[in-house]
Amino acid sequence: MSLLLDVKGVTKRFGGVVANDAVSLSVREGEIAGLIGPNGSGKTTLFSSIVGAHPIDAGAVLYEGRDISALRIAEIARRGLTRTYQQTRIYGQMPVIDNMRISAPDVKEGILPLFRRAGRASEARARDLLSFVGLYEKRDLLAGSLSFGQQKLLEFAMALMSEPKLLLLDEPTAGINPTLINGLIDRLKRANKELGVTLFVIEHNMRVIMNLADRITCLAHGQVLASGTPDEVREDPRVLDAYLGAQ
Ligand SMILES: Nc1ncnc2c1ncn2[C@@H]1O[C@H](COP(=O)(O)OP(=O)(O)OP(=O)(O)O)[C@@H](O)[C@H]1O
Repeated sequence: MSLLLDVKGVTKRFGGVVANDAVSLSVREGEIAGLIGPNGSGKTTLFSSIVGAHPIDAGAVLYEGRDISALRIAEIARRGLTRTYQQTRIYGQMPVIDNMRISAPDVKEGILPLFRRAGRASEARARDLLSFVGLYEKRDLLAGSLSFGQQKLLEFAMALMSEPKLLLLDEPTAGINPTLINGLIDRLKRANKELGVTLFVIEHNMRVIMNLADRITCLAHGQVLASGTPDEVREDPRVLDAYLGAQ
């Protein structure tokens, strides 16, 4: 498997706080990669650094072999690298289907027939993706009336509208009823296998990430503490110490 994302020695400071300290890790094309670490270890900051949400202080982010560190968030998204957030970002006062429509990538050509064809294609994609996450029957309801778990599924479907190659998910199962988590894990795995989306997932729930990820990196105090298969990381005494020390 070739490298899709190659993070090389990325450092990000906020004033005196070194949120990411020379972090190096990679994500291979086609895999589900995991990112774990105690609260404040720098996981969300790293996602922001990767997608161009803020400038980094040192290092480089390579995507498809090209340095994207100096690119802006929209430019990076156009290349197929996007993220979701810890807090769901749906429009609660809009119907579910409209949330999907506004998530379609812009059609820049401006030529009317092309525009119409793209519009029909994205309408079909919106419906297919709602079926994929099990929300098609709810398409005309206000998004704000969905349960929290359903809102997370909607947000995931919205992220898939732009046909990302690499999707960064920030705690996709946070706040979801444990009985619904298995359904979400199943959707993430299917998106990876059937839609061919490479996933990089921040997750606090150890059961989830061990079940989901092919490889896991653990951060602590802004640095890479350990990386490997779920079994290797689970049994690494440094990882156990980092979590116990953070209690
Ligand atoms: N915009 C910011 N301004 C100042 N400090 C920040 C900012 N964003 C993050 N930090 C600090 O950087 C460090 C890493 O934070 P970050 O949110 O990346 O950690 P995390 O591993 O994602 O935590 P959590 O698991 O709680 O979401 C923390 O010390 C945090 O307080």
